Amino acid sequence: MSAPANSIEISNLATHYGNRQILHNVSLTVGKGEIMVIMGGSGSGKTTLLNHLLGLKKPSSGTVRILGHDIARLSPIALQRLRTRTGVAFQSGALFSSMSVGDNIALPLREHTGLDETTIGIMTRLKLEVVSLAGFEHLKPAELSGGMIKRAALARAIVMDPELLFCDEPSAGLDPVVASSIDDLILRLRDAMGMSIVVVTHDLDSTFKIADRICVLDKGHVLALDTVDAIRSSTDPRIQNLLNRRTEDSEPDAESYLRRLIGGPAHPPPPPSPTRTPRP
Ligand SMILES: Nc1ncnc2c1ncn2[C@@H]1O[C@H](COP(=O)(O)OP(=O)(O)OP(=O)(O)O)[C@@H](O)[C@H]1O
Repeated sequence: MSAPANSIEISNLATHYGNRQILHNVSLTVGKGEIMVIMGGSGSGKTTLLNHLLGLKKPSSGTVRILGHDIARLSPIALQRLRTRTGVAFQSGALFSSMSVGDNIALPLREHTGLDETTIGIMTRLKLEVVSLAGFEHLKPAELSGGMIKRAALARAIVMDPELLFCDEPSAGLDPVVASSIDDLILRLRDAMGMSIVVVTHDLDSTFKIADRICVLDKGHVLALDTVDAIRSSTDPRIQNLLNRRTEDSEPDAESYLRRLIGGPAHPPPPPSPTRTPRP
């Protein structure tokens, strides 16, 4: 069978939680070596879409093809095999706290390959070098900074040299300088290893820096699927709202924040108008 042209092909995906439809007619491709960023407001369906890509949720209708395979049709063993060709860096890092950083990173190699310990050690240290954590393999996750945890999670996600990498909020909770270094790392991984990468993020700076294309979700619909330049210059007010949210977020209104804390209304009631007569 010839290799598929795209790493991901989603076609008319619909999904529900109970009776509630969450994703509507989502279609999307991710090409080989492409970085696709999925963004959207809270509750727009980003995590649900990621769960489909990871084979954790079955479509109500439509198909999700990963590296040429319709994942809803794969047997558990075939799905497991496919997962060894993909890597996931979870938002929290999802490192095992009782294991050293080195053992966390080596885990997929120990679970899915028959490699000897010397080779596993070499491969683990190589990936630690890639993410600039060489020499930290003996530390426990609790001894790492937030940025180091994200790097360790990325090292574990790429230790099997995946063709496809998923990153869930890779820069969440990091200061801008550290977040930017994670962006650089993601770009380096794509350039050095040629992998396709899907990033779910709220971070606009990061999105504009790393994305080849952006998929904007809005209430479970694909609102836009385009290049960074096209999204930035979009005149769609819903996209502009999303892009301008950063300004609103970074300039909190002290008065309404205080009102929220004391349980008052979000906005003060309008002053009584002298010209308006109350209705009977
Ligand atoms: N396990 C679940 N059961 C029922 N409803 C769910 C479940 N998970 C998510 N939802 C609903 O699906 C919708 C989309 O949620 P999802 O977590 O995919 O959004 P999101 O874009 O990732 O949001 P956020 O950015 O806040 O994480 C939301 O309305 C949410 O309430």
